[in-house]
Amino acid sequence: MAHINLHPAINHGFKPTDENFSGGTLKCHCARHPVEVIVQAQTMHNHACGCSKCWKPAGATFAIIAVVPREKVSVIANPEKIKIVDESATIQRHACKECGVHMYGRIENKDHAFHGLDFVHTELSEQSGWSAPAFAAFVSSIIESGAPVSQMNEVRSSLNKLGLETYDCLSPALMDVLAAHTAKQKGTYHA
Ligand SMILES: N[C@@H](CCC(=O)N[C@@H](CS)C(=O)NCC(=O)O)C(=O)O
Ligand SMILES: [Zn+2]
Ligand SMILES: [Zn+2]
Repeated sequence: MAHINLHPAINHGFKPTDENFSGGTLKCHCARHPVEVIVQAQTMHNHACGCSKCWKPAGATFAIIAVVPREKVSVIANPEKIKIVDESATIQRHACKECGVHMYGRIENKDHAFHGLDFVHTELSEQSGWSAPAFAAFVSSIIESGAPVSQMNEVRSSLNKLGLETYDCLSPALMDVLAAHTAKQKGTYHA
């Protein structure tokens, strides 16, 4: 059986995080007048996402996505080409109108646990040293985009072989952050 294209940035393994790395520039796929976004910090919580909303390069089963403080993210070229994919989504994904690449995702809801963090695809940068992916999220969701159910064992074991634990929502640590945030809002939080 042909090997599953998880994502070109992880199919053949990936480099560890460079602890001295401090950011780079993301470029969309347009050959002319690409949208450029500067990220002036190392990313955090990089992971593979199987959900149907995150942008994936052609043929890839997963997106690779990380977060960075929103004040570290600025559009530096061709901002007029950016549109918000779905205004009503929690994460407002800012994409290039021409090539469709997602440049950054932003949460405007101040009550959300992840407010203040933008979502970025560091594969769009020529620099290396970005935080390495650490887990795979929303793995079962790839079925919604057409992955055969019969392939799921192979998908999960390929991710595990790369050192990535697989989850069908976010990682336990991030789910705990979300639940703790909800507990604080409800007044039931205990440290
Ligand atoms: N099964 C759904 C899951 C979608 C989903 O919940 N995605 C997560 C991970 S990116 C999320 O936080 N979405 C918020 C949003 O898209 O605004 C799908 O594949 O579309
Ligand atoms: Zn583009
Ligand atoms: Zn996603």
